[in-house]
Amino acid sequence: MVAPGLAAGAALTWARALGEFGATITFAGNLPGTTQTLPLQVYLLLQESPEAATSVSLLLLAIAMAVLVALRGRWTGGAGGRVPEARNAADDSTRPLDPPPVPVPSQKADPAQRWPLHAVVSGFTQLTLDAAPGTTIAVVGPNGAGKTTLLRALLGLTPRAHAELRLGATEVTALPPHRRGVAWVPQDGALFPHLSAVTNTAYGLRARGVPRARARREAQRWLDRLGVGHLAHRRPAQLSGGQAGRVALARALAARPRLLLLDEPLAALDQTTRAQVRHTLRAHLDDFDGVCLIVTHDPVEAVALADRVLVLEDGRVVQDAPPAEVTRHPRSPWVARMLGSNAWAGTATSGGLTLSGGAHLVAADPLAAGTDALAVIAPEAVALHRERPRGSPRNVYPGTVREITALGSRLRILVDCEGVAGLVAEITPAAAAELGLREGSEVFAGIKATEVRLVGL
Ligand SMILES: Nc1ncnc2c1ncn2[C@@H]1O[C@H](COP(=O)(O)OP(=O)(O)OP(=O)(O)O)[C@@H](O)[C@H]1O
Repeated sequence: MVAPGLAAGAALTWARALGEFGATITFAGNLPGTTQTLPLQVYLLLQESPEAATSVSLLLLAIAMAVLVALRGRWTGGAGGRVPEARNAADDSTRPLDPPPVPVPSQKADPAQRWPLHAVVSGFTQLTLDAAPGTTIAVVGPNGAGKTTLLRALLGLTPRAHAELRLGATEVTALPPHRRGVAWVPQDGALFPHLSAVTNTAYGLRARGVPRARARREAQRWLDRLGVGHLAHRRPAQLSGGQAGRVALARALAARPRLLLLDEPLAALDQTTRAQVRHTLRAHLDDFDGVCLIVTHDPVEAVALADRVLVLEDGRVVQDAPPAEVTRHPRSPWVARMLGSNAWAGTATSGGLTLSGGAHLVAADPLAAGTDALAVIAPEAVALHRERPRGSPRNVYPGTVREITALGSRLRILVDCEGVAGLVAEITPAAAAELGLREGSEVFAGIKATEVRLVGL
């Protein structure tokens, strides 16, 4: 038998040692048979360590802590028990966030329950963001543009950027992440590993005081809506990546936060499931009273879900506009390409655009000479020939086929042309067969002047 003092010391040493792992151990662990939570340090001691399990003193210590936590939960009136302390804001971890301390709004109609957003972000990602209640903003940009950093800054979870954040009338900047009224679905979902799907989903409602049976019913409904209701009893380790992602989404949506942050929530889903989940998400967002930021690399997702598209590059906003405006007038080659078009930056001349790569594009509708502009060309408007075409089109570039990929019933042909890098043509398989196209084929790409759209930057 270990003396209680020694056991306490050992427990502290364990906790300190586990604490070295930072974020990965700051989960909460449910005590069997209760709704109270304990720090994972104690949970791990009880679950994982044979020494700890056989140490009566340590067990007593854990039970004493559980009683203390239970009493504390009662004193603070939290039916779901106290959620664990937030990490240090500088600790860049991915622990799932505690649910926000806001009531569940039943209708969009009640203006008191609607949450506009005002944020000023500084650091790697820099922007000022204002959004009316019910706005969904797709955050897009190349890898490393600062999209995830933006979400983490809004949570107060990264030293790389700082956000002054107001939600509704509440200034939440000084609040720890779990008190901000923000629900976050990080890229890996970050479910509580020791809780079943339904308990994970019910977590936010329980901690807000919703009775257990009602919270589980509500959680089950969310899981059903997202097509994973039949997996309610499974733990995260027993779910596929796509299934876990849907459970994480259900958990965030069920929490009804003031601000919803989704980091590529549909990325792990196959095409059919993605369409179904996107539909469910759309329906939810239509009735959501807060602001939703959704990071995505999928243009369909951005256009289908968002009221605004926020384009980030190198931590700065390149464009913030409705999807139709971004599609019509993309403000960077990256966003135009994301939307499926060819795009090159250059300087306008009296007849078209001189590209930074040196080539010249003739456009039917030129801009004032000297203007910095983008030439945007739909892939369907690029014709491929094996011989140099005579007469029209006005723009002809010799090149080599680099890649051929199927896109629905058409083929996308990537052609390397001198001075016009990464030209994409979209043609039918029949046309490709007729031309005898394969990777390495020498071709001429033709573009009519009327198909070159110039967008001033
Ligand atoms: N933990 C970290 N420590 C230091 N730098 C980091 C860390 N995480 C990301 N960065 C850097 O911060 C910048 C922005 O990263 P961020 O993850 O926000 O980009 P992103 O737009 O979300 O990219 P992706 O599309 O690849 O997910 C990148 O240059 C990245 O290398």
